Amino acid sequence: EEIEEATLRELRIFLREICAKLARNRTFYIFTKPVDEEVVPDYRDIIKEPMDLETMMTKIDQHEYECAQEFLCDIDLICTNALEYNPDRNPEDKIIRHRACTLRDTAYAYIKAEMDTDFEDKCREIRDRR
Ligand SMILES: O=C(C1CCC1)N1C[C@@H]2C[C@H]3C[C@@H](O)[C@@H](O)[C@]2(C1)O3
Repeated sequence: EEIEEATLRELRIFLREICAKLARNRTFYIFTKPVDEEVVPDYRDIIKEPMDLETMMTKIDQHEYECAQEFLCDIDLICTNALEYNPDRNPEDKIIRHRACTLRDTAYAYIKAEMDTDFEDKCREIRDRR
């Protein structure tokens, strides 16, 4: 109902700011757009569910996240995709894996620092009931 819609609007505003802040960080530049299949033809043979920060911003606007935990699941997906596609000991893969882990840890830290646990609990209660 109306009070619940106000809560979900507030969640979307909060998630847009977190997502924008991550996308502004040059360390995470490689995670801001989908991997181009013309540049990396085998990417989608290996990674079954691609994810990136621009796609996540679109998902926010399409009301596809009903709580912060669901947003963090897509952050985890960006991270695990990068670890799986770039597993080798060469320096380039190691840099991508380090950046992926830093993206994950930074996203969790921002949400823990800036989100009221009661607000997240309220979002989950609304989601669970719908
Ligand atoms: O996994 C990723 C991105 C990191 C998050 C998404 N790739 C993009 C790189 C560009 C291109 C070159 C390859 O050597 C390999 O580094 C990647 C794999 O393909």
